[in-house]
Amino acid sequence: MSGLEADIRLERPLPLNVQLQVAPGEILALVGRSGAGKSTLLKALAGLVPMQGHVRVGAEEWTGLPAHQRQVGYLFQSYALFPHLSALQNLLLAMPAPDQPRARALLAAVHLPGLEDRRPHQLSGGQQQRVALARALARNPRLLLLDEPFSAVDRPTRRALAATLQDLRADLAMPTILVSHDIEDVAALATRIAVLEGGRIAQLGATADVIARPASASIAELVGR
Ligand SMILES: Nc1ncnc2c1ncn2[C@@H]1O[C@H](COP(=O)(O)OP(=O)(O)OP(=O)(O)O)[C@@H](O)[C@H]1O
Repeated sequence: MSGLEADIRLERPLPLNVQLQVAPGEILALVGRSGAGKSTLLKALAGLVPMQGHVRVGAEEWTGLPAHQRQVGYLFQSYALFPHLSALQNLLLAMPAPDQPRARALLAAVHLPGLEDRRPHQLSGGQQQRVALARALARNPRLLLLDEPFSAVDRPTRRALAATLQDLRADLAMPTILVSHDIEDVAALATRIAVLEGGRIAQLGATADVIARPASASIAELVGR
């Protein structure tokens, strides 16, 4: 079992009290209103925000480890690409050991062939987002955190990326948390949905169940199609 087991409690920037388990190869969707604390929860798992409780990935105890010692693939809402580096260099820098063929293969897997040498400002927003996804995967992560990974790409590209992510997920067998406001993406990718409300998980269940039987009117609004 190399899944994620986390108990996250913090007061700043907002109170959170969340217990989560994500199995290897599982994609858990984290949904909630804007400002509910979804990004903060991901940052706590990555070691970027101080917290109480614990984070374990498989047999590894991550509690108290600094961010750079956690093997996390993190796609930030803001992408956070290095502006002075090409797409390819952004990936190489994220790798434990630079591997050009693999970096090129990952850029091809997110449908960016031929754009390896462009810097972020020479790419569209959707292309930058795909570089950020490839970079998150380039770390060979033990835990994958995706904060709105498809918000800047069109629907056909979304579908292609979702398929790519499904393939890679099966290969890499890591637990993944997907933050998304798009219920179609959630329905296409996630095995379970966790709804964050008031700093706690208000509902947790199989994707189809939560969509079919939201526990409250506010959750129905969130997961309504
Ligand atoms: N660095 C910060 N300083 C002060 N307040 C912050 C900071 N980061 C987040 N917050 C506050 O914490 C709350 C949770 O923010 P967070 O980004 O985690 O929400 P979110 O659920 O990811 O929202 P969204 O869906 O809009 O991205 C918000 O009210 C936000 O204003």
